[in-house]
Amino acid sequence: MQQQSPPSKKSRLGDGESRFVIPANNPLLRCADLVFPWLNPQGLAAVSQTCKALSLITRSLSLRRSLDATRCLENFPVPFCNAVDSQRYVYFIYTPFQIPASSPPPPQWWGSATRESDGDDDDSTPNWKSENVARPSIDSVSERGRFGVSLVNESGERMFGCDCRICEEGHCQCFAFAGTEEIANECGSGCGCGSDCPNRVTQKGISIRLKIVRNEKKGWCLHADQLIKQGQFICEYAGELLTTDEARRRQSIYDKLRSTQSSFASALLVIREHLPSGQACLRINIDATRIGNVARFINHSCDGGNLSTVLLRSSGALLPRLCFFAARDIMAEEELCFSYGDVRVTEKNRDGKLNCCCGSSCCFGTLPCENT
Ligand SMILES: C[S@@+](CC[C@H](N)C(=O)[O-])C[C@H]1O[C@@H](n2cnc3c(N)ncnc32)[C@H](O)[C@@H]1O
Repeated sequence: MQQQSPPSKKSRLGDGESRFVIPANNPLLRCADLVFPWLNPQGLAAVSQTCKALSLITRSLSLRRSLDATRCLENFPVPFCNAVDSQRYVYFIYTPFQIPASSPPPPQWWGSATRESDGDDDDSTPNWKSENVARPSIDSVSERGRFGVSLVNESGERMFGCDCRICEEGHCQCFAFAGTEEIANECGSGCGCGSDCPNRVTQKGISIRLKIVRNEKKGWCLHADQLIKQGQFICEYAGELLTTDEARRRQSIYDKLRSTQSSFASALLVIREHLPSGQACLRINIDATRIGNVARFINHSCDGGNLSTVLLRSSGALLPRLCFFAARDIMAEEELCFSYGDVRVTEKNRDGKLNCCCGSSCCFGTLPCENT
């Protein structure tokens, strides 16, 4: 596991560039600042060729993008830190929760230079809560319940969820023991309790400081940027929910892309929930490659890493969510990893498999493979 510290901003960008502020009296630049945040990196590269002023805006916008992968959609910004090469950020559409598959991905605003005056003199650090350009407003609790149902019986009583005033273990039925640490329940859209319910830990967004660090061998990696205590919630694996046919179709496209572009990394996760008999009963395909959250940067470790995964059901939700918790105390700067699975390659099917660089003493040499 390699750790790197973020490059100094001044070493990557001139001081003037990081402090670039759109002059209020220049309509062209104002207009650019409204339009450019909707562009992808190819679009930005094209407009940056047109003139010096626009080139300066696009570079400033790239810097701002690199300061927060979450596009202001989480409680804290999650910066990209790269001391390895010139790539500043990864372009993907951010969603804090799982969403239905979308084709093509929706456009999303990211990285304007326009700011409200907030009395903060340090222009190199955007105040992500106060940027005054329209952006998706997300009430994480209600949005996370969007696949929820609230069923009532003939007498109008709830069939799922609770009606507690304060949800407490031993009283609230949503704390019901699932029989395994890998499966758990929370209150949700089917419950009468509100968004401040203490039994909705994973529905309040990311509440710890994280950063995305570039590594020569593994590409981008999610790191802790503070001490994380054992058992603390880190994030869920958010992305597009796919049918199995669509997951197979995309996986074959990703395999082809990987064979032609060595830097391409896909983030398609298949979760199988098993019956006690061991037979698969529910399969969930989440693709965070084009639309996802910071979990798409979590790499594999053959020793299981420092994260535990929990399949978490919120009362009333149709599908469970895969949530990551700290398996032990995790120090600031440590990389966050988990095991992608146990299916191993043999000498016969080794072709095309990725080399594992997890660095653990029990490293198998290749990444686990998924038979989609
Ligand atoms: C979910 S993504 C993780 C983020 C990825 N590193 C990136 O740059 O976007 C999965 C991909 O990361 C890379 N990866 C993950 N774990 C790795 C490991 N232990 N060794 C080498 N590459 C790894 C592989 O390319 C894999 O397909």
